[in-house]
Amino acid sequence: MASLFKLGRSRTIRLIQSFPAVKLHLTGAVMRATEVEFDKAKEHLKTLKNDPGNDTKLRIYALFKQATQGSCSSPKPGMLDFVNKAKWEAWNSLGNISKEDARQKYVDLVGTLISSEAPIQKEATTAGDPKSSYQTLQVTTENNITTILLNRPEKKNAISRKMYEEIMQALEQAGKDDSVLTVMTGSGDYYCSGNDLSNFTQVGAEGVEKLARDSGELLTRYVSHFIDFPKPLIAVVNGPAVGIAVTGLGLFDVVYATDRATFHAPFSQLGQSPEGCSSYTFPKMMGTAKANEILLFNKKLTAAQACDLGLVTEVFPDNTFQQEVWKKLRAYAKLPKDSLRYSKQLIRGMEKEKLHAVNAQECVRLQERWLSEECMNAIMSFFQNKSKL
Ligand SMILES: CCCCC/C=C/CC(=O)SCCNC(=O)CCNC(=O)[C@H](O)C(C)(C)COP(=O)(O)OP(=O)(O)OC[C@H]1O[C@@H](n2cnc3c(N)ncnc32)[C@H](O)[C@@H]1OP(=O)(O)O
Repeated sequence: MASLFKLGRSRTIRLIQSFPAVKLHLTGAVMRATEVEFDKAKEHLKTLKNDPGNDTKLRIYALFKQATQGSCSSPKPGMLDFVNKAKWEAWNSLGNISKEDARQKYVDLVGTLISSEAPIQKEATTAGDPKSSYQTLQVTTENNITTILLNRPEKKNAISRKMYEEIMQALEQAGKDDSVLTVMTGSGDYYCSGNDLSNFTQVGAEGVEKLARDSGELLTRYVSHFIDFPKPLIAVVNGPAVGIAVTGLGLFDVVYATDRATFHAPFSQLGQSPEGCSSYTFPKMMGTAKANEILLFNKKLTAAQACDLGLVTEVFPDNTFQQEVWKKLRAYAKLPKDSLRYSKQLIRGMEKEKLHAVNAQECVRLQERWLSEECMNAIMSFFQNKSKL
């Protein structure tokens, strides 16, 4: 049951059952708020960033009615008129408290809500915050959006082992935090140049087989985090994307791209094979023949081509990209959080098992590929500066 109801004349708030109620302890009304303070509180209420929960919203509604109209004297709405019944009960529960007392309680309640938001914002920048301890990412939460910024611009945001681990950690946190949307984007001119090829050059004493096994295990876990991510996940593709940064897009819910972005999955050129579940998501999304051009024959797509094939949701001119995309996202982030989460889970849920099976199969094949001469030669060529994409 989610519906809209009016609070006073100007404010519309949503009644959403699943938001946790904020418990407030009102102080006894010794002082009497003036009408000016009451009007100010009404204005302050509009600046609240976080949903205070249904109980609090009903309390605010009731105090407003009592302060402006006095005790409730209207008839009780019918059983099935859930919203108006809840409002009536909240107002009626105030009994005969005076308009002045109700005004003071309203001012106190709004004041508590406003001041309870200030420390939360401050905490987000303190050193103890896990979000500030990433080495390869910058993770922030603002306007109900958690943004995971890939932050190795000097390496075109290539994904090192540390970065795989940090992205998984950031996804786990974003999945649990209060944000409505999670966004992944890149810093600098690239979205991401894919796997950091030096991941394959750090061979330990136990040899290349162990390195391939560890890499397979890491990749399986990494891709699983996208398959299982519980809320809407959006890619803001700010520049070229390569390899796993392209294939993984099939596991995002929406992909926005600048018209400067390109999409390149050069697996056969690197002696490798597809990952990120793309051997399943790409043919499903665009048809087998189109997927083959990308995954077998290294076809690099423009943003417009990727959009025509369904890999990208919408393309924006580079000079207005950030402005247009963030405006859209801020509006989406005002939608009811749980409704979005459950809808995403319905859309993706049926496929989850299949996607995990595809992921496992792709990683087994890759472990074999990484040990192949084809792959080793390609990586050596890159580091000897003989080959770039
Ligand atoms: C744990 C294992 C999991 C494995 C998962 C498998 C995934 C598969 C893939 O992702 S395949 C794709 C791999 N990516 C590439 O092959 C890209 C390689 N990079 C390039 O071809 C070029 O760098 C470029 C086209 C992306 C950009 O070229 P440009 O000339 O514009 O810039 P530079 O080459 O000078 O790059 C700047 C510095 O960044 C380093 N770098 C860029 N990408 C990577 C990368 N993927 N791996 C390692 N290093 C990368 C580049 O070497 C430069 O470094 P330097 O300044 O120290 O020389």
